[in-house]
Amino acid sequence: MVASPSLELPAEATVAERHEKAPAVGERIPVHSAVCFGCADLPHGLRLESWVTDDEAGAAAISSRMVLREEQQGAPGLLHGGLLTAAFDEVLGSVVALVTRPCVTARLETDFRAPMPIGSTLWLRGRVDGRLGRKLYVSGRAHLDAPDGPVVGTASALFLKVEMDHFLRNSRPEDLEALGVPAERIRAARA
Ligand SMILES: CCCCCCCCCCCC(=O)SCCNC(=O)CCNC(=O)[C@H](O)C(C)(C)COP(=O)(O)OP(=O)(O)OC[C@H]1O[C@@H](n2cnc3c(N)ncnc32)[C@H](O)[C@@H]1OP(=O)(O)O
Repeated sequence: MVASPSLELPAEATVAERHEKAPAVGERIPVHSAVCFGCADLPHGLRLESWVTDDEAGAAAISSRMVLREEQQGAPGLLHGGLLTAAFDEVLGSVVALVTRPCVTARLETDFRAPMPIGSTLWLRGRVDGRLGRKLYVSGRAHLDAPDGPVVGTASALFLKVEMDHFLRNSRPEDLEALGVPAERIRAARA
């Protein structure tokens, strides 16, 4: 098996501040796509809601909220573990998007620290710990039932900045066209 490179923040990484056009501290982060499993208001989605938060070091940071529902169980009465990882992917992807976009998740590690009962609310935080070229190093925490409640999970991830061509080449053409991308542009990216 090939070992993945480390998620450890390199010494040369710099503080990743919010882009000048990103939402300000306290503002709600808009749903980034009407079909997103993480943030859109879909019957089967996670329905995460996120806000921009302040950070002592001036780095991009957010806070998010997710209510745990019946259909999200793994063990009886408890959240399926993969959904915590999915929630972190959304939260960490959203905080990265305050700095630069588009980016994709390259690596994401989740530590499960305590069970998460259905019916409770997760309060998640995400922060961009640093940037080095295309690489954005991020971390997150999930608290139970209050923004400062017990920590039930933590995550570290690496996101990579990509060009729009990444989606033009890989997304289904019909989905791109539904977003208004001209068919000619999609064909050119795939030629
Ligand atoms: C119009 C519609 C708009 C639509 C816009 C909407 C945006 C929505 C965004 C949604 C986000 C997601 O859902 S993301 C979904 C899940 N993620 C994905 O599908 C990504 C799938 N993976 C990939 O496409 C690729 O592997 C990439 C892009 C991540 C990397 O490929 P690459 O660009 O060729 O980069 P590569 O040369 O391999 O690596 C660059 C550097 O990163 C390091 N690196 C690469 N992968 C890893 C890794 N897993 N763990 C550690 N380190 C890694 C390498 O060692 C290297 O370091 P060094 O040698 O330079 O030091």
